[in-house]
Formats: sequence, structure tokens, C-alpha cells
Amino acid sequence: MLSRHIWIITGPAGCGKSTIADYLSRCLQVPYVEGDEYHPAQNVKKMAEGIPLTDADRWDWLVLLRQKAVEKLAAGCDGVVLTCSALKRKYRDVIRIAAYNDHDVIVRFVYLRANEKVLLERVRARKGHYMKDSMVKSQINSLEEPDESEIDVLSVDVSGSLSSVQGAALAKVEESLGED
Ligand SMILES: Nc1ncnc2c1ncn2[C@@H]1O[C@H](COP(=O)(O)OP(=O)(O)OP(=O)(O)O)[C@@H](O)[C@H]1O
Ligand SMILES: O=C(O)[C@H](O)[C@@H](O)[C@H](O)[C@H](O)CO
Repeated sequence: MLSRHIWIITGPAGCGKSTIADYLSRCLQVPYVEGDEYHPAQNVKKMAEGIPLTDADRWDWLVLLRQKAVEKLAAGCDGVVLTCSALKRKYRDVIRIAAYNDHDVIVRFVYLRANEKVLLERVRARKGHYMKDSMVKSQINSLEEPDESEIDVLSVDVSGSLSSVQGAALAKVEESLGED
């Protein structure tokens, strides 16, 4: 059987996860699961009040996102694009379990790398979203950037224009598809 990919688009608030996930899912012609839609109401309420989530707040949500992605593959899709901040290594490990459970599944992270200044600019420019710029600091404090030991991570610098970031992300995904 052909391997099927979970492309998980990660990084802190404002790095462009939703924007890049939408683009990649259209290019790859696979469905897109928006992780933010699966936060329980109490998580959204906390974030909207400027209170960072804890590990305990995120745990069930991460397991649910893994399940949603696996369900798409089980339904016959060749792949799925999933957005999830996955700020810490142990959160990424929760998603990696999908590949341990089923060896036909390949998990690849696309980490959207941005400094605090870029994140603040993008969150401030965005209208009508519960995640305000006051949360960027806590996102960065929680972030454990993937290092070279996490060989399933494709890292993309997102400080450039949207079209350049889209191109760079797609190129890394296509290169990875060729290797897988
Ligand atoms: N490369 C880019 N250049 C300029 N603006 C961008 C770029 N990428 C994304 N944006 C804009 O930055 C804002 C944040 O992007 P987006 O909502 O996709 O981020 P996100 O990581 O999904 O955020 P969150 O985790 O808070 O939902 C949006 O207004 C988006 O249009
Ligand atoms: O783990 C987290 O703290 C959350 O997933 C956040 O990253 C938000 O979901 C996202 O930024 C919404 O704007």
C-alpha cells in the first residue's frame, strides 16, 4: 500500500499556519484539518482572556487532532494537512504516534519559523481573531524549536512575502515526498 502523509503545520500564533495549510492542501489536493476548530470552548475562552494554555489544557486536544487526521486517511485520502501549534517536543510526539500505530502513515512537520517581531506584526494586523498580541510572548516562552534530532521536521523561514513562503513550503514538501 502507498504511504499516506500527515503534513502538520506548526509554530506559534501568527506564524501563518492556517494560511500555509490552506495553500498546501490545495496544491496537494488533500483535505485540511484546522486544529483551532477543535479546541474545547474553555481553551478558547482562556486564550481570548489572555491566559496561556497549560500542558493539561492541550493534551486531549492533541490526541483529538491526531485522531481527526488519521480518520481522513482511513477514509481513503492520500494525505491530510493539519494545523497545530505543537509548540513543545512532547506535543509533536503525540502526533508522531499516528505513524507508530500504522506503518503506512508518514508524519511530517512543517515548522514555520518567525521571530517575535514578525509574529507581533502579523497578529496585530489580523482582525477579529481571539488570539491577541499579548499572547505572543507566552507562545514563544512555551516554544521548543525543533532541532536536527527531529528529522521529520521541515523548517521554513516565514519572514518573507506570502508568495515566497508558500513557494518555500511547497518546495520542502515536494522534496520530502520525493524522498519518502
Ligand atoms: N508571509 C506572510 N507575509 C505577510 N503576512 C502573512 C504571511 N503569512 C501569513 N500572513 C498573515 O499573518 C496573519 C497570521 O496568519 P495565520 O492566521 O495564517 O497564522 P496562524 O499561525 O494560523 O495563527 P494562529 O495560530 O493564531 O491561528 C494573517 O493575517 C495572514 O494573512
Ligand atoms: O497551543 C496553543 O497555545 C494554541 O494552539 C494556540 O497556538 C492557538 O490555537 C492559536 O495560536 C490560535 O490563534
